Amino acid sequence: MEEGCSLNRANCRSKGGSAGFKVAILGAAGGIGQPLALLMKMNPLVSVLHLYDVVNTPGVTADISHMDTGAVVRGFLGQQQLEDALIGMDLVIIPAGVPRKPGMTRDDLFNINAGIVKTLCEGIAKCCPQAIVNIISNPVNSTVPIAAEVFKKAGTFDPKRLLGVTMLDVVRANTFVAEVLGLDPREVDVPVVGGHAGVTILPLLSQVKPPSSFTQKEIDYLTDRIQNGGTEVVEAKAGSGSATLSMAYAAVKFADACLRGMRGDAGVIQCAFVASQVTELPFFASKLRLGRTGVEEIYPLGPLNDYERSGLEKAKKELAASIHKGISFVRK
Ligand SMILES: NC(=O)c1ccc[n+]([C@@H]2O[C@H](COP(=O)([O-])OP(=O)(O)OC[C@H]3O[C@@H](n4cnc5c(N)ncnc54)[C@H](O)[C@@H]3O)[C@@H](O)[C@H]2O)c1
Ligand SMILES: O=C(O)C[C@H](O)C(=O)O
Repeated sequence: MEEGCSLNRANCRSKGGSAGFKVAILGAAGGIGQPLALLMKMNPLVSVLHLYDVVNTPGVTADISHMDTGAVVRGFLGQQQLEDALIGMDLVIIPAGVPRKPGMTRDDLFNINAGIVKTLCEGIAKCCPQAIVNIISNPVNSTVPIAAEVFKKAGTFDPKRLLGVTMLDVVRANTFVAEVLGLDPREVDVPVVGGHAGVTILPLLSQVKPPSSFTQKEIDYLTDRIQNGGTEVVEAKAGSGSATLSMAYAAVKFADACLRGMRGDAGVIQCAFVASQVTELPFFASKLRLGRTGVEEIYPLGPLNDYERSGLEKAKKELAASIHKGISFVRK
């Protein structure tokens, strides 16, 4: 027997207790879930990390729990442990559900993922209705409205606490724009508004920071690459899934922003898909300020050029249908 195995764990001094937030990841054993769990275990703002999935959480939890960082990690396996995974959580991140294969749209995932997100949100409404919820599961343009309807039915809906994660679109946009401009991507900030699928992903290149101008050819290239970044990865992975590593990076960047807002940091601004009055649609992704209670301010779109105005009309048409589909799924 290895040295140390004979140590009775019950005799160990209790671990943890550092101040910080309690975070749950639902779908924690998946392609996104595992690197997301790894990165959240490294986040000093996290004191407790709950890893929930319907498969493989004991192994992932044992593995991650050996990292010598502050967060205490606990694993939860299967529907019967969902409530224990959720009780007391401040932030719940949901990457549960199936990913795309080549030739599929995100909407093709609706039939499976809608039910998964609905069940998980029913658990949140029951066990941690005050938690901030980050939805990653696709199609985000429909799963966020599904979550909202579940919370409305339960009487717990707070639009400030429900956020669809579109951070990967911003991460990609910063990367691709930086490549074109010959800059460090960390110096570039591209607002991406609308939603998270094809033409609903609307980069506002006229508002890039630092202020930059682009040729029409560059605008066409960048818009197409940002809108189809997910498909680029799905095709490169050739049937084994969609973006997982860049998504885990983006999810952690976004979750960290939520936690910094919850801590009371000033000026925490990110884009996300939320209940919104920025357009006539009930949900829309745009720049917003995160604070102690979640979304504290949603910013208007700002001046758009003709190209962006036309993109916005296309985005709104597709978004309206996806939002309606999500709402109808719960109201049916
Ligand atoms: N928002 C975004 O920008 C973005 C980016 C990439 C992927 N995604 C989406 O994230 C989702 C997950 O992608 P992935 O690559 O991690 O997939 P994956 O198949 O590798 O992992 C999904 C995990 O969810 C788990 N799961 C399934 N049903 C569950 C349930 N009822 N409760 C809890 N867990 C459950 C699975 O067991 C699996 O471990 C997909 O829908 C994908 O389209 C979104
Ligand atoms: O493209 C996908 O299906 C996954 C994700 O939404 C992405 O943008 O990478």
